Amino acid sequence: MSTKKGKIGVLTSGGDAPGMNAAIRAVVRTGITRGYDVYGIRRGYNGILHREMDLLTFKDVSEKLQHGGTFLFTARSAEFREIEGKKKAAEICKEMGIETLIVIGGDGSFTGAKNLSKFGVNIIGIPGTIDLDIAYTDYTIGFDTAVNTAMEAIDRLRETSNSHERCSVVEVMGRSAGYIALWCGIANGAEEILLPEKFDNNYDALLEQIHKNRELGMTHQIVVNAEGVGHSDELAKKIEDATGIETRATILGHLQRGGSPTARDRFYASMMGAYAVDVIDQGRKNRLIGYKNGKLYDVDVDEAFAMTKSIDEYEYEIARVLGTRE
Ligand SMILES: Nc1ncnc2c1ncn2[C@@H]1O[C@H](COP(=O)(O)OP(=O)(O)OP(=O)(O)O)[C@@H](O)[C@H]1O
Ligand SMILES: O=P(O)(O)OC[C@H]1O[C@](O)(CO)[C@@H](O)[C@@H]1O
Ligand SMILES: [Mg+2]
Repeated sequence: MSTKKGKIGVLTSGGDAPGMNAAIRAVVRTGITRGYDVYGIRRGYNGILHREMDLLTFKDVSEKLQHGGTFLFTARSAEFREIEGKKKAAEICKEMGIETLIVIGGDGSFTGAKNLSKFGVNIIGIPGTIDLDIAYTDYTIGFDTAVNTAMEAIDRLRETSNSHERCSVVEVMGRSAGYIALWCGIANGAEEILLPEKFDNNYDALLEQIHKNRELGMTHQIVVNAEGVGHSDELAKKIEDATGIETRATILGHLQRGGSPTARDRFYASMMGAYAVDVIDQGRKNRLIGYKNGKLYDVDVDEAFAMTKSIDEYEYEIARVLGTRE
């Protein structure tokens, strides 16, 4: 059954992020309220290619808001990366009558969406990634929950580290983005932070600083290491060998992606989901939804891709000022 305003498809793609469910719920409920049929597509872009989609009702999205993960499932689709995959996806969207596709995902998912738009599918992107690595927006769904999860874990590590007078290397997620590491660096008062965007592989300087800190009376130290720098076990061994300080490595891994979303993630995911539908309703095409300077906004997908973002120099400097001893 189709209403006069047409069909919207919604999918989640890339790594799951807490708050994705809240965004889907908002898309469905706002979509229905504004007069659209909303189809939930399962398993990211694979779900288009395999026609895995169902019409969603108000009731279908009950009891989802408070849960992490994504009830639509997610995937990293190799087939969709190929031109043929995108062509096929566009044909299926047309055949199913899906005029607009709402993609909730990260930078990779948005690259896919941008490319799909060139085949005539109207795409709207909602930033959903714990990595916070999308240039046009200050906020991405899931980052707040993930960074709070990592922060709590590091607080716990600090207690055991302190009791044993050890050094702790803790690896947080971010293969090419250091935002979780930067935020934990400041929020946990880490003595050292290693970010993929910044670390110059000068291990000698790092080891010297750790040694100096101990001489200055620091009984324990936390080194927050981003996944993109990695090799945490090796680093722990290097520290122990070079400084004599007993050192342990902890890789927080995928536990940072799970968990009930924070109020902030629920709130902005809900607002972005609703806003995405209203952008469609107002006839704007191929837009990405963002949050900047305290406001929701939407930007043309090609314009958004021309923007770049890097670690804020001042935040990075202060993280180091606050963590380093004399
Ligand atoms: N260049 C591309 N062309 C077409 N599709 C792409 C491209 N890059 C990524 N995608 C699609 O988007 C999916 C998700 O991308 P990716 O694995 O980079 O995650 P993401 O969306 O950046 O999320 P996160 O980084 O939070 O895990 C890919 O598996 C692929 O299907
Ligand atoms: O779940 P996967 O495929 O191991 O991906 C891990 C990657 O996904 C992210 O968690 C983002 O979703 C990155 O920080 C990390 O590098
Ligand atoms: Mg990404």
